[in-house]
Amino acid sequence: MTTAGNPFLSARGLGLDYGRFTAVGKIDLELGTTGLHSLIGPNGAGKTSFFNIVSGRLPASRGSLVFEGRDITRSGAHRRARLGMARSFQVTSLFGESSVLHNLQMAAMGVAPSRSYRFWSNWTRETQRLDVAAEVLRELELTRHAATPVASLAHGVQRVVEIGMCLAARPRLLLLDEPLAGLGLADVPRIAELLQRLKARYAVLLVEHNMRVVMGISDRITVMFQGNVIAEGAPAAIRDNAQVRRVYLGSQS
Ligand SMILES: Nc1ncnc2c1ncn2[C@@H]1O[C@H](COP(=O)(O)OP(=O)(O)OP(=O)(O)O)[C@@H](O)[C@H]1O
Repeated sequence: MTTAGNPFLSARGLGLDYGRFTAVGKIDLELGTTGLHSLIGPNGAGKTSFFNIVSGRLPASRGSLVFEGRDITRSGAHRRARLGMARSFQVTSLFGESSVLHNLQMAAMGVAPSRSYRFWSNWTRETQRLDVAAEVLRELELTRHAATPVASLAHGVQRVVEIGMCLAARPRLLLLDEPLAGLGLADVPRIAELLQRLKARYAVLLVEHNMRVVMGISDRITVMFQGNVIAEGAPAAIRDNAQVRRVYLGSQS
């Protein structure tokens, strides 16, 4: 997961204002081609706002974002998705009455390369859609749920399908916004173990409040507070950082 010389994703001075309020100051952050980088910080620190400018949901107010050597600072969310960035879906964006396989096929529709000859284009797209969905089923060990309507799955399995919807777009960078939120205690280890596996194949940027899991699975952690980075490092260094401790203790009082 080296970033030496040529980072996979590089944010430089990236920031966001809502009117006159600065939600994200100037953030520098680099990701390698694999590995899990977590973004943590107390409520209101600016994590979701930062995610929104990385995914292209909101335009940055300042700074630059480079993905695989391409400046995407001004690119919209669709272009970023085509280039290989995927943001996690919420369960509400799944078709609840449709099967897991059908949902994954829908998500895979965006991956076919454009072809000059329409007939072959359609044929290729259909075939690829089926192949990719089947691959994702295997990758996430969802094959036995393939025909099950999403709405009737247990909550923890629905969360796996949400992550599968990201993977069906065949991205290389996953932006996962609180994938453990709302899960029962019994489901947390399953998703944590899945994230642990995914980071070997993808670059993962994670926003998550579950500190035990973040400390256990992250390669690096960036800590935000009031729109700025106050620490970045390996989990052990972050755990021992006095300023980070102060910020978290302060936010609980
Ligand atoms: N659309 C908006 N307009 C104005 N201010 C906003 C808007 N969205 C967020 N904010 C403010 O920007 C700051 C950062 O919010 P953001 O949601 O990015 O923080 P966060 O770290 O993701 O918080 P949480 O952990 O609670 O989700 C907060 O002060 C928030 O109130």
